[in-house]
Amino acid sequence: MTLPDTYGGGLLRRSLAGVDESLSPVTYTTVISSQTAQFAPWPEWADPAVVEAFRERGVSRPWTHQMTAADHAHAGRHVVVATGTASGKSVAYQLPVLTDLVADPRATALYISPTKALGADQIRSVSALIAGRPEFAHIAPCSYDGDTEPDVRQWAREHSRWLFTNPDMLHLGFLGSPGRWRHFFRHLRYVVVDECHHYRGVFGAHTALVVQRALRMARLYGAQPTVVAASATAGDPRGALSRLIGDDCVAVTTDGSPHGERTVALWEPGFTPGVTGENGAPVRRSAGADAARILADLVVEGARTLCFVRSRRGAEIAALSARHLLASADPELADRVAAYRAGYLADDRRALEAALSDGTLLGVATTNALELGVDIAGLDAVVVAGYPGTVASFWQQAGRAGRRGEGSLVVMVARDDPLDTYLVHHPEALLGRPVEAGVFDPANPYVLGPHMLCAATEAPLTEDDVARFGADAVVADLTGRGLLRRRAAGWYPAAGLEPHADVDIRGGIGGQVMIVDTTTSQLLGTVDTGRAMSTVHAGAVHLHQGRTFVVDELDLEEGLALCHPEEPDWTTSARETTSTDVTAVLESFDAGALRVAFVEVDVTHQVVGYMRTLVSGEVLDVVELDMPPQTLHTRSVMYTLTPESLEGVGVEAARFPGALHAAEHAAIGLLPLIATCDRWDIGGLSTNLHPDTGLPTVFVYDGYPGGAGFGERGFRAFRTWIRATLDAVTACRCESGCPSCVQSPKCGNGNDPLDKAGAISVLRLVLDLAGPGD
Ligand SMILES: Nc1ncnc2c1ncn2[C@@H]1O[C@H](COP(=O)(O)OP(=O)(O)OP(=O)(O)O)[C@@H](O)[C@H]1O
Repeated sequence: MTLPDTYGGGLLRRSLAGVDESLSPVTYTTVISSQTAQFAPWPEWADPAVVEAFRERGVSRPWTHQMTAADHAHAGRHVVVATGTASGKSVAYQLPVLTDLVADPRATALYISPTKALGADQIRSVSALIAGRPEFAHIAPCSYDGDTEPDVRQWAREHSRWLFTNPDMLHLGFLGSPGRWRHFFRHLRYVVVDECHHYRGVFGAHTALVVQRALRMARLYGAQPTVVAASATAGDPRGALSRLIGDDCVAVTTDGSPHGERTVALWEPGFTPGVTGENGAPVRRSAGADAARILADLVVEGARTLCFVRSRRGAEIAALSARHLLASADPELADRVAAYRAGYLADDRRALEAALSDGTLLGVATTNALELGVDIAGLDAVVVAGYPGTVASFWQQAGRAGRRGEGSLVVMVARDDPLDTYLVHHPEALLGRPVEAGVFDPANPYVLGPHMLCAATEAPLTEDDVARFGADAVVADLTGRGLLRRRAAGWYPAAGLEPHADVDIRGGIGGQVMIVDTTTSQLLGTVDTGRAMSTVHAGAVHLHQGRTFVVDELDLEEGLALCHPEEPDWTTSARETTSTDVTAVLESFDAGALRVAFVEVDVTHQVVGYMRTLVSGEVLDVVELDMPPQTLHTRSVMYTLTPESLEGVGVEAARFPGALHAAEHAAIGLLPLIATCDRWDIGGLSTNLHPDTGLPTVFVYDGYPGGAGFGERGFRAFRTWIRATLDAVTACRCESGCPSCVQSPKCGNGNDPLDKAGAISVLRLVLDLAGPGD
């Protein structure tokens, strides 16, 4: 492949020096041409002191998207600005918020971000902007989250007019005692929702309901706040924000910020000779190993490089390997490579930003901790080791490359996974218009129910409220169960009800198991009871923010998984048996021998053991476990085919199980392409004869009670999804199935049986029958 004649192409050429052309891991390159800045004037409504403050901070002429979004916000229209990394999205909300807080000395604003670290960065930026200017002194921006000391909280409630929080604290701290916040809500002028593409799945549904409850309180006290949201470039930002806030909005997506020429390369590591994985499948070199080598090569070239790795341990290993590779070439260079991971404090981040900016450091291997809230945009190269899960995240990471106006290189190294394989062979899916949609479903009764109880304790629910939340059935059910009482004015909570503490915004739905490090008694996190058995059973290797733990005991009655820190050389995956009952067909379509449906299902799982796999991909052993069965009521996309149609494409009955199973695995691997979920958020089941359908059937279901919207998205974009799945499986060069196509790291049956050729026939048949276009 001829490499582009650009700065980035030159860097890539040196990284490939000595590699035989026929063995080149590079599957694609492209050059994104540079763009000059598109400026817009400061609007007339902008407060001159605010404009002056921006000018002093280097923002002398705003870009078009900043002012278009700011205009909408100032005019009271909810708006989402979805533009590239470091395109100055903060200016789009800081300008209207500060202007209006100056104009109306009682007005207040709320800033919400998915992480505390990002909130802290933003508060720093606002504080720096207004520092030393008496006209802004009364704004007193302040954070209000889990880390805020009680005395500071009280001060913030009484004095701050711009509070920075997260969905968890908005739910508990603000809405848990709304009376204390009466003044704040009454004068609430703006709600800023930063990085709103992060709100997806169950977390997205919870956040949507928390934000909508906050907007309801503000309306109740007479305010009409405007929502200004910032998002990375994503599929449908307008739809996503509208669903999040329960109201229509406008989207600003044309980016007016300047950027230099960017060379993007897709890289697929080759197979490792002599190493075999599960069922004798071939194993590729790891993305981390290739990324570390590229990092070292780029550092030798003097290129300032950030290498994004998926786990903390992976980041440490990548930095170590790069240093090791450099040590023999130039020991001085080895010292200019470091690792960075979540958990570092804001000051460490600042130090790192400074070291990268002034060139003290040349290479940094990092987890996605550096994806958000860092002001590093001046890098020569970014290496992304493993697709980060969403196109939006990919661009957040890739966007760190490119000093304004200068060339840069972005390399995406594929992991051994069907989605990564698909992307390095279908660059348009990664680099073209995103097809993924941020999926979440605030109407899920398991999420909506508890939030309606909270809302009713905040202020009685009116008929109007219930209609706005789409909660008629849920409220009727809560009333029937005696948790809500119907009175003339609306619905009131039953006496003594304190529902807030029972809602865990991050924890999914239903009961929770707490994961505790017994050596420090630290709570590492929680996992849904429904998923605990397959993820934190005794012996399971558990990753927490990149650190590794091994579970000693799972106590379901106490809701505890006890573990200790350990870094074994293996990972674990549960073995389980699964069955499904279709309880309702919500929607369906028939296309000859094919039937596709969106259904409600009861999925019954039983974990029977777990497999230990070495980092190289080699299987160590299978350990047996004795666990009780569990049933999940959820939603699923499913399809059936007639046996005749399968036989008609050369798949005889004996091959049905392997072909359907392989097709199901690949489809699970590709669903995140169209629905922003993790393959761990969904499950699947395939059978050659399902009792409810009487036919060969494949299910892909949401791994949460009531569903999370992923299966539904699979139903709506069925053809796009299946086409991508077929392409991924056919593109993989392995002979009979590997983790890059039809093997799944979470298969409950040890990836057996799997028939790759059969899967190709099944998927092609499904696609032929379904016809073009969704
Ligand atoms: N119009 C402008 N002219 C020059 N510099 C600007 C302009 N607008 C913003 N900047 C600078 O660009 C940098 C990035 O801004 P900001 O952090 O707001 O971007 P962002 O889009 O929020 O980034 P991220 O993608 O990380 O969320 C900041 O240093 C900011 O001062």
